[in-house]
Amino acid sequence: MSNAARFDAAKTLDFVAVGRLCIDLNANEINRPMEETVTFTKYVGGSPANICIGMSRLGLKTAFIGKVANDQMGRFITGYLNKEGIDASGVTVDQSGAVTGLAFTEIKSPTDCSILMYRDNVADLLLEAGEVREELIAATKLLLISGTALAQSPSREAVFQALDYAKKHGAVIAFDLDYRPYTWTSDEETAVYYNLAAEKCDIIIGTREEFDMMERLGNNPGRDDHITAAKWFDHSADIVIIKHGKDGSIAYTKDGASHRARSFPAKVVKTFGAGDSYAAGFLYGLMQGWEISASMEFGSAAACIVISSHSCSDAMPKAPQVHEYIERCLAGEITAASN
Ligand SMILES: Nc1ncnc2c1ncn2[C@@H]1O[C@H](COP(=O)(O)OP(=O)(O)OP(=O)(O)O)[C@@H](O)[C@H]1O
Ligand SMILES: O=C(O)C[C@@H](O)[C@H](O)C(=O)CO
Repeated sequence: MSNAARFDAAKTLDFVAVGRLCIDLNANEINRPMEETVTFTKYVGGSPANICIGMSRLGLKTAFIGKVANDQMGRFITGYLNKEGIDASGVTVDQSGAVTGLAFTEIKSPTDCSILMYRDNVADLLLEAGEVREELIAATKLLLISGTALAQSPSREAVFQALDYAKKHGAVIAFDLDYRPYTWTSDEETAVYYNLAAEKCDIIIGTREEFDMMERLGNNPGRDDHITAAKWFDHSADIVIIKHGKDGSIAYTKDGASHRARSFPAKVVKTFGAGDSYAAGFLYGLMQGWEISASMEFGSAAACIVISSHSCSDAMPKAPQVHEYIERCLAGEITAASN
């Protein structure tokens, strides 16, 4: 099957994401620890939200399914989605007094970044199965789920409801593993729910470490990427991507092929957001009918643009920016030091 043919052209939406919507507060004073950081810039955050924003910037018709707090932060998020042209009709507003998740990012150096999370009683994990709008999933070519939403009920059931609707209506399903340990309480529980969800997905994207977490129930002591990917071809998957940070990524397909993508040079400000922009770029390429390796290259370049910027969501590039980045790298105009 060609990469374009896997998506149902008759559907009116290209992309729907389900899961976490929150706020990133990224340190303005970079290259120093949080203890010495005093000002932050506020952005919409959360991996599936970032990917959805990325897809919308790339020109796709998108919608989001999630839950926000009934406060100023929640309204900031829905306002931003509207401004970006994302259909937010599937975003419900919590009425129980839950709060918006906050991620304070510490940028100690381009390679030493961490996130300080405030996620007690967050609205995004209160999305209920009954609030997942079937008509949005029926209308989309591609549904993205993300692992953090599986961490707790009722959001866990909401994700499985979304998966059922996607199967029923023939949407392609992508799973960005997005494993955030602070959201989970038990390693066994984490692995069980990740595996149950991954069995239902057509495209699985994660880092080596995320797949290691899922494999704690299995047997791959050598952490072999090929063994990791092969397991999923016995279920629904036909593409499995394993990301290795600056060392690039590798995609395996059900037909036995594999494709490696190197990373491009980048003048890195901070590393977070790489995975989200990579996923948006890769999935966009696939939806254009490009070859897997061209889609991976596009995702890798989109990632460089985001990690060279201060934010994750707001820095998501438009397609011409990504093409230009690739051309400039190929022409030797961008090196890690000069970008
Ligand atoms: N330092 C870097 N320089 C250039 N490209 C990078 C760098 N880090 C990541 N990338 C690109 O981004 C892609 C995804 O990065 P990575 O494997 O770090 O995902 P991730 O861990 O999900 O990211 P995140 O930090 O957002 O959670 C890589 O395959 C690579 O193309
Ligand atoms: O929720 C988090 O874990 C942090 C996010 O808000 C951040 O935008 C991110 O996920 C980057 O990948």
